[in-house]
Formats: sequence, C-alpha cells, structure tokens
Amino acid sequence: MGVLPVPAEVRAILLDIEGTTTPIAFVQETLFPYIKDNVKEYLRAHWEEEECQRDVGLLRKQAQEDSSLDGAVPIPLESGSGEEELERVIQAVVDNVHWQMSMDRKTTALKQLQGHMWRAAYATGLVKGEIFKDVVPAIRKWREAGMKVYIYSSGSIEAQKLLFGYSTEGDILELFDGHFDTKIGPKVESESYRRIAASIGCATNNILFLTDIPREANAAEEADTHVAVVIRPGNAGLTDDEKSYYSLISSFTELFLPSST
Ligand SMILES: CSCCC(=O)C(=O)COP(=O)(O)O
Ligand SMILES: [Mg+2]
Repeated sequence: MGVLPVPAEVRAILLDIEGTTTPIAFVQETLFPYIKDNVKEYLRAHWEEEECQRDVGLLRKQAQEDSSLDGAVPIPLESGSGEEELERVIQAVVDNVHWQMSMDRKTTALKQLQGHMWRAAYATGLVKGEIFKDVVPAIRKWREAGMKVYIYSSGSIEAQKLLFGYSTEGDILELFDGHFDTKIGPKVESESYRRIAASIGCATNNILFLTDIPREANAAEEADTHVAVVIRPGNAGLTDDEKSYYSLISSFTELFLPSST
C-alpha cells in the first residue's frame, strides 16, 4: 500500500459504504441493532401507511421466494380483522426481518424497510452516519480534478442519503453525483456494473469501484470495471491470494489521479 495510480481512462469513482467510506462497526453495532430493537414498534405505529404496506408486501414476496431456505419465515396475509390477527402478522414480519438480518441478507425488501426505519433515528439526532476522516477531503480533491463520484451500496438509496445527509462530517450529499442500490442489481453480479455504467453514460472501464468485499470486486472486474479493495479497521481479513491479486488501499488519500500532480 502507498500510492495507487488511477488509470487515465477512469472518469468516475464508485464507492461502497460499509467497510469503505464507513466503519463496519457503525453498521453492525448501531444501525442494525436499531432495526432489531425497534421493528415491532415501528410496524405497529406505521402499519396503516401506504409506504409501510408496500414494505410489508415486498417482504412477503421475498419470503415466498425464500420458502425453501433453512429457517425461512413466511409472512401470512391478514385474514380478517382484530388486534390478535394484526399482532400475528406483525410478529411474522418481525421474525422474518430478524431471520434475514441474522444472515446479513442484502435483499431489496429488507433494505427498503431499514431505510424507512432509520429516518427517525437520523432526524432526531439519535444516530449520525460515521465517515472515515480521509473520505471527505479526498472526494473534494477528486471532484476538483473533474472526477464524478457515485455511491453503490446494498443499503437503499434512501438509507444512503440519510447516512451522508446526517453524518459526522455534516451534510455531505453534495459530494455525490448519484446513488445506486440493489434495485440496479446485486453487488456480486457483473451485470449490475454494466447497468451502472449505462446509467452514468460511460463505459465500464471508465469507472473505478472501491469496495471491501473481494466478491464484489470480482464481479465488477468481470464487467471490465477497475477495482481496488479497501482495507479499513474492522474489515474482514483477505486471503494471501486476494492480497496479491487486488490493488489495495487503506485510505482514499492513496489514490493518485493523473491530473493531481
Ligand atoms: C447505507 S445504509 C447501511 C448499509 C447497509 O445496510 C448495508 O447492507 C451495507 O452494505 P454495503 O453494500 O455498503 O457494504
Ligand atoms: Mg462494503
């Protein structure tokens, strides 16, 4: 590690969040416990709202797709009215959310609900999005050098905007030219990177993707996107093969842009 020259053809930097811009500990020890602790109350309070019903509908559909998986939790339709019936369905949603989270599933259904639930946590100041110190100054420099900067996270776009809008560095949403989540496709599938390039309006090799997860780096690379794996405190260790194969950085300041002499 030290200095990583950015290929001259790169026009856009695509950033993962957890383990890249943000400590894994913040996601695992602050954001996720908030969901586990509050999901039942949230569902009770918002059940009649259209957005909540859409989220439950997505979770129910996902539960049907997951029905053959070990430990899968089905979500029944409400049959009839009454407090007891409502509680039965809400409990099934809670159990489903807990089950998905126990495996750190990245389903769009789970991520949509999480994004909606975090709104109150950020807006009331209970939670502030943690950002590594090198991130903001580096992105400012990249942008000054004419680079476009995008986010691609499994967290929903709404959750991404909350994290950066209410961050330890203030509201830094202006630093990003756009956001992508799993609605464009999973991060471990190369087609997602082709779709992102098409959406940005560039070729896949005009993009440099920074992530902590080798499987994601591999998918991006298969689509001919440049990649670097980010080593941050608390990230999962890499194998020796991964360490020697991928370009590695431990701080965004290690990226060297051709025009930043
Ligand atoms: C952006 S909100 C919290 C992040 C999250 O829910 C998640 O699953 C992290 O995934 P990433 O793709 O950013 O590693
Ligand atoms: Mg990550």
